[in-house]
Amino acid sequence: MRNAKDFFTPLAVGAPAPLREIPARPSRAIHFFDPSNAKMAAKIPAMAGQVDVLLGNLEDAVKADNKEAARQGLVDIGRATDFGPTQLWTRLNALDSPWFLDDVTTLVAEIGDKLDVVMVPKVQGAEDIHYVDRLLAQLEAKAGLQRPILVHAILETARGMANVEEICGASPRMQGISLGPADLAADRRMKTTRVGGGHPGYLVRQDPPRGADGTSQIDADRSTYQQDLWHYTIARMVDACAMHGIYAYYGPFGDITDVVACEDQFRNAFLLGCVGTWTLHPKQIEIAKRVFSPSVEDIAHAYQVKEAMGDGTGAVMVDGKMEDDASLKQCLVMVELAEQLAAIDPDLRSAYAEARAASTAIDAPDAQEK
Ligand SMILES: CC(C)(COP(=O)(O)OP(=O)(O)OC[C@H]1O[C@@H](n2cnc3c(N)ncnc32)[C@H](O)[C@@H]1OP(=O)(O)O)[C@@H](O)C(=O)NCCC(=O)NCCSC(=O)C[C@H](O)C(=O)O
Ligand SMILES: [Mg+2]
Repeated sequence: MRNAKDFFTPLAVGAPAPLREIPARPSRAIHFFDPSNAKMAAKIPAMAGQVDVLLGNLEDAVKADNKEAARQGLVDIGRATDFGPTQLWTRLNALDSPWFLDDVTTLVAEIGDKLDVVMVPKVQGAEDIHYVDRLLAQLEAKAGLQRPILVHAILETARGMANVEEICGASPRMQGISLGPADLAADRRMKTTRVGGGHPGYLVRQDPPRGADGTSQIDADRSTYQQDLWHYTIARMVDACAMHGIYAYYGPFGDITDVVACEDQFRNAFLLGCVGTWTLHPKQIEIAKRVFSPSVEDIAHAYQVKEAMGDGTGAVMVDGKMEDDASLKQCLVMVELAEQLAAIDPDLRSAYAEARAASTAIDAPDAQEK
């Protein structure tokens, strides 16, 4: 284990200094594409500026025969595209695969100056991150890069889950963690066959009513309520990320046609503390951007509480509800996110500005008297 002083020392002579804080760049939708798929690849330049993150996927969902074409396709797209405010990420092949080493050496050498984050699948523990950390430092030094490439781990094994806190804290490069529900389900031996989302069999049932003789009527009609298979996992992942100052993400929602359940799953993750999700198909991008942007109503309320709380201490009533230091802190999380999104999204900028103006007008004493 490194001591605290060494933690921010570059791991290779000539490598850029590690960041002391992970930048809070908008990443509501991490949009996956297969760079070896010509139709998809052709759409990517036009998506720059429209989506927060474009991710060239090299791992699962890319056929083994296409792995090298995908790697080269990503190099070509990376070189030729002006990404503007959009980040460029990649998902590398797994550490034990025959492709990982060539993926990372090629990408850092060829487009390391364009790559913001590398996603590492099937991370088991801190040792996996330590390996990637040192290798990236060596490759960055060799390529003469000026800023460190960040690392994002996918939580998709039971061991990774058990070690999630140490994974989050394993390197100053750690940017965040995503849930990988399909691999995690298989590794845990869950009895599902889906990529993310719920399951109708995972439910609780209303208690049976009592008959006149006081006995339970177990055959009576009883409501059932489907439960969220991923609640524990996401909540634990969010805590581990928050503890280490990095970001938590939902992962893939594989039922592309069920946009309603997709939105629900994304919103649960947003409410629990995730900052974004993966999008696998263009139709999921609008859902992710909308769900992972605070609503105008919430932002209006947040500014209202901020205004009413003055120096941030004490308790006040806003719309019949008690607000104090702790609810103000929640409002400030929303305001901070709104301000980051407003910086890149003109529609949100004007909507949030109106919300702010309205809440200031409500709270100004002279406005209330009019
Ligand atoms: C899911 C898909 C295979 C569907 O593709 P397709 O059948 O081609 O869909 P459509 O006909 O509806 O497509 C319409 C047009 O849009 C283009 N398209 C489709 N997907 C994308 C995309 N992601 N980015 C850009 N453009 C896209 C099509 O080419 C069509 O174009 P055109 O014909 O010109 O109109 C496909 O969407 C897909 O492969 N998506 C990515 C899948 C993926 O990345 N999977 C890996 C992540 S999930 C995972 O790995 C599990 C995880 O690790 C875990 O363990 O949980
Ligand atoms: Mg996976």
